[in-house]
Amino acid sequence: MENLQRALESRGLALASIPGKGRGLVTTRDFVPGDVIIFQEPYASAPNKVYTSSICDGCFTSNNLRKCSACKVAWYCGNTCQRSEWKLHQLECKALASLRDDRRKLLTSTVRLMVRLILKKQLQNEQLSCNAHTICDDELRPLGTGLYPVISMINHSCVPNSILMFEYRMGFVRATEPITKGTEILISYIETAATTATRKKDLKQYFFTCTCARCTKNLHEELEETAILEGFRCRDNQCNGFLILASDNQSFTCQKCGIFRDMQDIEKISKSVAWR
Ligand SMILES: C[S@@+](CC[C@H](N)C(=O)[O-])C[C@H]1O[C@@H](n2cnc3c(N)ncnc32)[C@H](O)[C@@H]1O
Repeated sequence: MENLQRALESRGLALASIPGKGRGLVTTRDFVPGDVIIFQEPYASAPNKVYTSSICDGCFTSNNLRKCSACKVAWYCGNTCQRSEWKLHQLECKALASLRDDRRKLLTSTVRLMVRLILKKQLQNEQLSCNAHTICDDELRPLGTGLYPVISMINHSCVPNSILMFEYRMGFVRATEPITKGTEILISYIETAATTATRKKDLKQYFFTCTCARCTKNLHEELEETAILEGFRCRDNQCNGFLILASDNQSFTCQKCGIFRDMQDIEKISKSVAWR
């Protein structure tokens, strides 16, 4: 823990207890947009395509891959990655090689990640608790899953001040706005371009209620955001226009057929969207 505090300190960060959220990371200096706040290799990771892999186990690139001839599950782009992964892979390799072909084909990324985590903990005799992150490429296509112990201490907000990105397996947290000293680092665990109802649904898997500025908006502000993000469909007489907030700020008007909808109508539409 002391080592972690020192490492965080050198990056202008500190671990803090955040009311209602448990631990969190706060800044001990200012950051500007684009600054890398923290970067980390995963403690353990597994590519998405386990059996018919097109990703190197070591660096997550997809060039010049060769399969491990013993287990036929792990793929490597060259000797460097194969060597760097060998200490861990030699343990899982035996287990994977002993699997029947049909069983091996059923292996998922999550199962492999769990096996690797247990083996790594045995190797290093370490205590570890952290959440898994989906590793994505530049176009947000999921490549695999990884465990990033320090990045895992960052709490969620639907109005985040930072973003988690990946370069192959390396996770980077970058500031997306000016962050002053003493501010909590916040990333979004979910797609932020979604309505409050959708975000709440997406956050259920994390077992907490977000109390950020967007999640605590009043009904009127929430409906306005929903209309902008998902655009309530007019559907009046088969009109396929969208209902947009009218200038009186009280009702919505269809941008195509011009029909007015009052707040009660909109509330009904909003509820039917949320229940779908
Ligand atoms: C990746 S961990 C973040 C670090 C965590 N706070 C800790 O103490 O280890 C995710 C967990 O933190 C808590 N958390 C994250 N963001 C939160 C928020 N905005 N409000 C309340 N709890 C939050 C939830 O318990 C969530 O399951």
